[in-house]
Amino acid sequence: MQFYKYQGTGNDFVIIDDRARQFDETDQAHIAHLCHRRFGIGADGLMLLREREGYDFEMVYFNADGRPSSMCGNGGRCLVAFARFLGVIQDQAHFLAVDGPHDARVEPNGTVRLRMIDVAAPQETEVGEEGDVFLHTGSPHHVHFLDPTEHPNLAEFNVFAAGHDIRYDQAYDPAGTNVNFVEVPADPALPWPVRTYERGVEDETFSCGTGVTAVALAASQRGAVSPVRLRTPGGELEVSFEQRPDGGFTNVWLSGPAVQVFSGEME
Ligand SMILES: N[C@H](CCC[C@H](N)C(=O)O)C(=O)O
Repeated sequence: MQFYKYQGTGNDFVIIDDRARQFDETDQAHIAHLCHRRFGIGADGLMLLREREGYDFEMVYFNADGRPSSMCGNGGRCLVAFARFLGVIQDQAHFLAVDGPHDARVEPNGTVRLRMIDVAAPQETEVGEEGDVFLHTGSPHHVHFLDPTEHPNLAEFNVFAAGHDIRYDQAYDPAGTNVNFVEVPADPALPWPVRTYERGVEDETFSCGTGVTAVALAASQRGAVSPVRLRTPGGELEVSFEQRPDGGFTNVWLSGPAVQVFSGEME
């Protein structure tokens, strides 16, 4: 089986051209094996590119645990780059994902811009600390802004421990959530540092597309203005949006790099 390895700001994926529909998407153990960092190819997730009437292609996404997942923003951007590599699209895409239709475009410098679903206003959450919010950007996201007096440096924060506790808090049962930790910059026009604990990877990832989207929208309540720059351990992403009268968000776009790292064959 031919596979391709892509990464978008360090969030990495195994991608398979499954237009022939040969891949068994029900084999969770096989998908988890392909994503395993020691015994497999290694990735945060696996994606199938399939054909779908009325769309350029369909995106089918699995977390590293082998289970089907909600929307993956970095994955969607990488799949658009892959579709262009295959010649399935030129510089524009209209594809179907688990959360519905998406438009995307590839800029001349290779940046991939992905339109996300419209997002409801951030909701207060009983989990975590005062001021934490929850948003659904195609995937569920808890957002915590660090208190600079307690944690002045996001780089030293224990994302795994704090993220794990929130991800498994019974208030988020049964589906759980992804968890984002944010450092508030001195000037909201500067990049907002973000680190994310991802559900289904059950660890911190180098970046999370639906996660930085949630952070940018939540940060708009703290002075951030579209387009918002987010700095992740894997690189910089940008989120642009328009606020709706009801406090929700529309015309939400996630932009950043999407790179083919290698390809290969595996049984
Ligand atoms: N782990 C996420 C899905 C992938 C999200 C992330 N990789 C992104 O770029 O949006 C979840 O289970 O909701």
